[in-house]
Amino acid sequence: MARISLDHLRHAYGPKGLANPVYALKEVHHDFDDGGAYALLGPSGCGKTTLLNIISGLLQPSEGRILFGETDVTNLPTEARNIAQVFQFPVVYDTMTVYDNLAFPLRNRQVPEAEIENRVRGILKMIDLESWARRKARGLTADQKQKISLGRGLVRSDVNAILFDEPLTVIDPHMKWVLRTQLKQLHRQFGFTMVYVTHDQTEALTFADKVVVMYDGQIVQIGTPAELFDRPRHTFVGYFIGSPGMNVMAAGIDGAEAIIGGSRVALPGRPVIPGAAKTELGIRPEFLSLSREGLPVTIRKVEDIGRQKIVRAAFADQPISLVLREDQEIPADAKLRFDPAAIHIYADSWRVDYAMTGRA
Ligand SMILES: Nc1ncnc2c1ncn2[C@@H]1O[C@H](COP(=O)(O)OP(=O)(O)OP(=O)(O)O)[C@@H](O)[C@H]1O
Repeated sequence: MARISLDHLRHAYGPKGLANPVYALKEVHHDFDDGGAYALLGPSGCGKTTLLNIISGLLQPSEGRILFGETDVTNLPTEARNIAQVFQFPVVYDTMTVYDNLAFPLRNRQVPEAEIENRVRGILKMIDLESWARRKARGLTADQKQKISLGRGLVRSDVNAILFDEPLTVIDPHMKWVLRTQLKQLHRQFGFTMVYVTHDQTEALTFADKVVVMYDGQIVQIGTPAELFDRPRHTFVGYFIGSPGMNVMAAGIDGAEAIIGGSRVALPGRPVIPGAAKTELGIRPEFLSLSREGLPVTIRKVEDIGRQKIVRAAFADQPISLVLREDQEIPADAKLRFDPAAIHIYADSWRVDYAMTGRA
């Protein structure tokens, strides 16, 4: 296993040397720790596959370097990078048995048969295909074939990293949950460095120790699920993580207050705003409440979702959502309250500190 260093990577598709290249991947400069489980999460077109393909060697970055441990692998082809890959759609050898498909990467490396048997049996159990071991892969469903692809990605223990590109797309919902949980267990057991591309928030949050949120060709935050929820570094992270996502409202800043429409909202300190930036206030729906005292708000709709209810409202002509406990009363002439400790201020979409409290 290896640490993966992304050293000032940028990538533009199309011919090299254009005067104004369009970067699918803007500056990416981060380390993925040895043995970490990372999910690359973001909407379609944000650059996840581009980054994964640079890591695997399918794509040469226009600029920057990629290192596995101390070794610069930027110019090495995929075969020389010692990685395992699992793609969105199954890649299996139809004429081979399920067992032989799984044994293939090990036989290629002359691993002794006894060890192969041991590893393949373990994987067959994990993917629930033990009874199919001696059958040809040809007759299997797409779902079962994908499980073989997944198993083949996991069968070697000596790879630098395992890369997954939306591997559970063709798997049925229940099995998705089972496989995700098993991947996590396997990660705990063997400590593989894993990079997992998905646009599914639940998949990313359950699989990864660290979620790498990408937006518009950039990594906007790398964090644990809790960090992404509690302290979104970028408005996109606030909006993308959580359901409903964070409320983001255009706001003026006056000392330790935010001005939204005609209302003033107390902040926990004075935000440090660099230059003439566009300022916004972000607060998760869980930290807004309704009371008899507070700021004017218009309630539009209340959705009951079991133990909680989602209130859709308008505040200073901007739509907002609140998440309330099921038993929380909504007063007749409800007013809006903010939990000041949960307010984030953003300047040009990036979270800023408060000068007085020193919050980072
Ligand atoms: N071969 C290519 N040639 C030109 N542009 C490309 C190519 N592949 C991707 N792009 C562009 O690069 C940007 C990033 O694409 P990429 O596939 O990396 O995003 P993604 O986050 O993986 O999206 P998806 O989830 O849809 O696969 C997009 O604007 C896409 O149109």
